Formats: sequence, structure tokens, C-alpha cells
Amino acid sequence: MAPESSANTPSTTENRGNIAAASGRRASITVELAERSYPIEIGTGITGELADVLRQEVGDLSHALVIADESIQTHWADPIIECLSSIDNVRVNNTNVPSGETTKSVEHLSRLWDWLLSSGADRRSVLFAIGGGVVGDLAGFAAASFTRGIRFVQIPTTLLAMVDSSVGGKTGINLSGGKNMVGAFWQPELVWIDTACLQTMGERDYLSGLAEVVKYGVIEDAEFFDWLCKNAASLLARDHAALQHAVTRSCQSKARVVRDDERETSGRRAILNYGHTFAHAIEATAGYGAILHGEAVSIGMQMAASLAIDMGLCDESLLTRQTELLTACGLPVQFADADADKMLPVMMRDKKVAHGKLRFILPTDIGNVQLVGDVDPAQVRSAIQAHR
Ligand SMILES: NC(=O)c1ccc[n+]([C@@H]2O[C@H](COP(=O)([O-])OP(=O)(O)OC[C@H]3O[C@@H](n4cnc5c(N)ncnc54)[C@H](O)[C@@H]3O)[C@@H](O)[C@H]2O)c1
Ligand SMILES: O=C(O)C(=O)C[C@@H](O)[C@H](O)[C@H](O)COP(=O)(O)O
Ligand SMILES: [Zn+2]
Repeated sequence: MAPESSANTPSTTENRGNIAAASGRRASITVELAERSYPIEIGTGITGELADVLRQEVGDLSHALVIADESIQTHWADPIIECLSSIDNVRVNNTNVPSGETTKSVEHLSRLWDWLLSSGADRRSVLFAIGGGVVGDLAGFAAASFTRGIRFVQIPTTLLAMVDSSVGGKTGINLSGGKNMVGAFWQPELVWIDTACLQTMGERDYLSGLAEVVKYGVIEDAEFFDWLCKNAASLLARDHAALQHAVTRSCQSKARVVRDDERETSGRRAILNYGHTFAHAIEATAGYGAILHGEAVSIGMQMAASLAIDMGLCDESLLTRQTELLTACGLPVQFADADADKMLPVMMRDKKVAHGKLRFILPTDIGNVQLVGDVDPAQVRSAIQAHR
């Protein structure tokens, strides 16, 4: 076992303090990245406030290119388009992509490039991604690559996208052999989170988002982990106040980590990958979409915790507490079809692999993780077997 970095820094008042009340109803968090800094605005039923925020945050807006998940076009994208059209001298084009993980593909990316071209997009145009993580990742990469980069705005409509994928600028698509294998770091101009969207989500997709919320508690926010243990029932009931707190706290966590290591070079940002080496292999081997990303992350965090116990990094009580919280959140904690023979070759393509060696984010206690290299593949197999 080789701990490569103690990837955590203690939480301080300073780095918890990046939140401000933007209005009576909205909270605002800044992702501090010098000239690439941008706000995350969080509230419920706030579409009426978007035009003013765009005037403030996205200057020189004359052409909006709206890419929305087809299933939320009427309910959530149309009101945004109405708002954009109400801004003086703004031309709006709109297209849809199909729902589901298989849309994060080179075929859909290529169609979006052609659509951008035929819509007359130029370097002053602004792309709006409305939907879950699939749309955010795909449309974000279209923005990163079209004419070598145009501005974009993230309008996440799923819990997972609100707490994780819309923030931090990781964009990309899948290859059949591996998740997110082609992409770019490309930060948005603004993340606009209206938690009202969560009320129309299907149960399975909604619960999937809770896995990434639990992740923040384990990797760097023990106090939030305890809050989640006490408030899981309110989150399951989609209580507005509980959601506002969970989304805000998660975005604060993500903003802190991204500020400290935007491009995952120092090891700090890699903590957001807790459970993901296993999760991405589960998703790819099960076939994209069969197991949702958050479900795979839940199972992957269990496997990572078992690996950490086996390596003497933490004790059993961590796994017990994590299992209890994930179960209370209605998430799976095992995967009967997990096949180490199929998963290990996929895991070797993980982006944390260095010099041909697997590296994992492993917990030492709730709120603390380490980037650990040179792990014995036999122990990785045992961790997979432990959660079948
Ligand atoms: N870029 C990042 O940092 C990052 C972080 C985490 C996850 N991800 C990626 O995000 C993806 C998963 O995102 P996801 O969970 O949002 O999945 P998703 O985008 O597939 O959305 C889940 C489902 O919810 C539907 N939907 C969206 N909004 C809705 C609403 N308000 N009401 C009803 N239905 C709605 C969609 O049509 C879809 O069927 C994965 O590809 C994962 O790899 C990226
Ligand atoms: O933002 C990050 O950094 C993350 O790792 C967040 C993860 O939840 C997310 O699933 C991400 O897409 C995984 O990135 P990858 O680099 O392992 O593909
Ligand atoms: Zn993830």
C-alpha cells in the first residue's frame, strides 16, 4: 500500500464561506477560478430571475443555443426558452437529445456539431445545456470543442447534475470500453439550479443522485454525513428545505475541491472519484444505462470501503455507517452481476491509472480519504466479491 497523498485539507470557516444570499430566495456560491470564476445560483421556482442574472453574468448575449433532454423540453426547457426570448435582441435556437446514458456518444456529439453549424453559431454564441448529467457532459463537450470553444451555461434538472456534474467543468462522452474517455475541462459561465425541477423526477433517477451527495460526506464533510444520516427521510420525501441544504452543501464541497485543483493534477480533485474506479467498470460491463451512474457509485463506494478495510486503512465501522446511510437513501449496496474478470481490464483504463498501476481513492474515516497507489489486484478482486 502506498498512500500518495493525504488528499484532504481541513474544512475552515474561510473555505466553507463561499456562499452568499443572492436574493431572498436564492443562494449563490462562487467557483473561484480566477478569470474562469463563475456563480452557482440555487433556489426554488426562480425562472423569473434568470434574465437579470444572465444580463449580469453572461455579457454580450445575442445568440442562445439551447440543448435539452427531450423528456423535459415542455416542462422545464420551454419556460427557460421563453425567458431567453424575452431578453432584447436575443435569437434562440433549440434542439433535443434523447434521454439516457447511451446519448453520451460520438454520434450524438457529431449531430450537435452539425446543428451548431447550421444554426449559425459563432464564437459569441452561448450554449445552454438543460437536463441531467448526460446533457451537461455531452453539450458541455460540444461547447468546449465547437470552433475550439464557445461559452456555455449549465441548467441541471436532475439531483445528480445539480450536486455534481454541472459544476467543475468536466465534459465528455463515453467509449464502449470506458466511461468519459473523450472530453475536456471546460468551465461554464453560470450554473442555474432550480430545485423545483426535482419534483418531476422518476424515483430511481432521483435516488441515484443521492449517491453523489453521500460521497461528499465521506470524502470531506463528516458534519454533512451526520446531517444526512438524520435527514435521509426528508430527502426521500423531496422536502424543499432539506433539498436546498443538501444541494447547497454539495455544491460548496465541489466548488472548494475544484478551486483547489481544477484539472485534477495535484491529486486533490481525485477525491471526487471516490467509488468511481469500481463504478465506471460496473457501468461499462453491465452496458451503459443498465445500472445508473449513481447506483454504480453507491456500489463502488462500498467496494472501495471494503478495499480500505482489507488494506488496514480504516475499520469496519466506516463500512457499517456508509451501508446504513446508502440503504436509508434507497440505494443499492451490492451488485450480483459484478464480474471481477470483466471489470479489472476496464478498471485499468481508469484515468487515475499511473505507469500502468491502479490508484484508488480510499477512506480512512468518515470525512477523510487518501489517493492510494500500487494496490494488489487480489485485494481488488476480494472487494468486488464482497459486494456481489
Ligand atoms: N461531469 C461531471 O463532473 C459528472 C459528475 C457526475 C456524473 N456525471 C455524469 O452524469 C451522468 C448521469 O447524470 P444523471 O443522473 O443526471 O442522468 P441523466 O442525464 O440520464 O438523467 C436521468 C433521467 O432523468 C430524466 N430527467 C432529467 N431531468 C428531469 C426532471 N426534472 N424530471 C423528470 N425527469 C428528468 C432524464 O430524461 C433521464 O431519463 C452520467 O453520464 C455520469 O457519468 C458527470
Ligand atoms: O468532478 C469530478 O472530478 C468527478 O470525478 C465527479 C464524478 O462524480 C464524475 O462522475 C466524473 O465524471 C468522473 O470523472 P472521470 O474523470 O473519472 O471520468
Ligand atoms: Zn460521479
